[in-house]
Formats: sequence, structure tokens, C-alpha cells
Amino acid sequence: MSVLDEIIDGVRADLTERQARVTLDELKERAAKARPAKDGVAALKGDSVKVICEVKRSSPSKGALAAIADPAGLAADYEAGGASVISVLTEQRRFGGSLADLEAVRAKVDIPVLRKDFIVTSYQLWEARAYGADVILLIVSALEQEALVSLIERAVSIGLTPLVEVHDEDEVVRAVDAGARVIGVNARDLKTLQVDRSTFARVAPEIPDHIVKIAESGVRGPHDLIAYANDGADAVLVGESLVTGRDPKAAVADLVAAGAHPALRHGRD
Ligand SMILES: O=C(O)c1ccccc1NCC(=O)[C@H](O)[C@H](O)COP(=O)(O)O
Repeated sequence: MSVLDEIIDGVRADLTERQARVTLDELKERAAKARPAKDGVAALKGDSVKVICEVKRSSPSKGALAAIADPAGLAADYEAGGASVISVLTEQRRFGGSLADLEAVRAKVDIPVLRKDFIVTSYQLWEARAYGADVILLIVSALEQEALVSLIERAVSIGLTPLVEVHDEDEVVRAVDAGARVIGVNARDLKTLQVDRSTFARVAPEIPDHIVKIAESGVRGPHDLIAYANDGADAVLVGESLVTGRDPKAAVADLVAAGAHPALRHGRD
């Protein structure tokens, strides 16, 4: 069984427990009272390369990364540094996240918030909206095509922007066929957990021009953002280097400044 399979088994077990406590109707009522969702696509487009900053306590590949007692405070620092979107890992067992983290971050920042989790049912989409998310992650390798199509449709219908994650060219075809408008290429192989930054350069050319392209994982600093941007990234998603660094706000500001460099505008206008 792969690491991804193991994670999803745990996600399904936790989901069963939450579904027994909170009905779908209750979630929908809560979602109806939430602030309207912000436009994730608009937040990720523009002249500069955008930065998505992640609240990440631990990971299957590295174990504990950072305690993060105040996820909302960290998110506020990211926003002050110029982040375009905050990513909140809500998976509990392997990443130490929660829906409470999502809710706290949503209450603190004005920019769009991504619920980063392993979404396999529409119940989790309603949870995402009920706790204030604007964007959700759908991982192609974790979903049958029919489920991918239906989750994208349902997400859009309730105002969420789906970020559809791929790892290879075949998954790009599936994501595009399913109607993705935002595609993230994850450099981390979810079976081996190895990060290969060259994945984006190989896979991104297969993504049609009108789709927002995000390079996920392995960004250690501005040099990696610039490399991803030169290979066509509209945005980068950064976790580990921000949560393990000494000054997240300054680190984000450095990334944002690199992403706004006029030299990167070539081919992006
Ligand atoms: O981070 C992991 O070890 C991991 C393992 C299995 C599935 C997903 C995993 N991470 C989720 C992510 O995609 C990253 O948190 C995100 O792209 C940020 O990456 P990084 O900047 O390298 O922390």
C-alpha cells in the first residue's frame, strides 16, 4: 500500500466519525452563513508570480516541522509578506492540521484560503465552505475520473475554486478533461515522497495556456521560484521552508519580490 493510500484510509476513517457527528444538512446550513467565497482564480493570475503560503506542522516525509501554536498569526504574517493565498493543511493524522485551523485562519486574513486535504467526497467540500475555505485541493491520483469530474462540478457550484493536482502528463489530460481551471504540478511523488523539481518543467508544457499553473513543493527560496517561473509557473506553493525558517514574513516578502521581477514578465503578458 502506498503512502497516499495509507493517508486516504485514515482520512476516510476520520470522515466517517465526523459524518456521524455532523449531518450534511447541518454543514450546508453553516456554509450558507459563511462569508461568500473569494475568487481563487483571480488571486492567482496577474503580471507577477504569486505565492501560496502553507500552514504545515508536520508531514509524512519529514515528520514534525514546526509546532505552530497560532496558525492564524502565522497566516497573518504570510499575508503581511505579500502572500496571495494561504494554504491550510487540515488532515490531522500525518500533517497535524484541523478544520479549527482553517476557521481560525479564515477569520484572520482577507486573501483566499485553500483547504489542503485529501478530498474524496462532496461532504468535505461542504466542510471546506462551512469553515471558510475559498479554494480546495483535488488530487487526480487519489480519484477515479468520474469522482474527479463530479467533485470539480460540485465545488464550483458551491463557490469553491478547485486546485487540481497532477504529477505527470497523463494526469494533466485527466485534469483538463475534467474541467480544471487551476492545475498544480506537485514535485513530490506521493508514492515515494521524493521531491524532483524538474517535474514541473516536464509536465507544465502539457497544460493549456488558459489554465493557471502552480508549481507545488520544494521551494527553498527565491532561486527556486525563479526557476519554476522560467518554466511557466503562475504561482508557487510553499510550506516547509516557510514554517522552518526564522522569519516567515520576510521569507514570503523575498519570494514575492522575486516573483514581481520585471525579467519574469516575458511570456506572461
Ligand atoms: O509533504 C509531504 O510529505 C506530503 C506527503 C504526502 C502527500 C502530500 C504531502 N505534502 C503536501 C504538499 O503537497 C506540500 O505540503 C506542499 O506542496 C508544500 O510543499 P513543501 O514546500 O515542500 O513543504
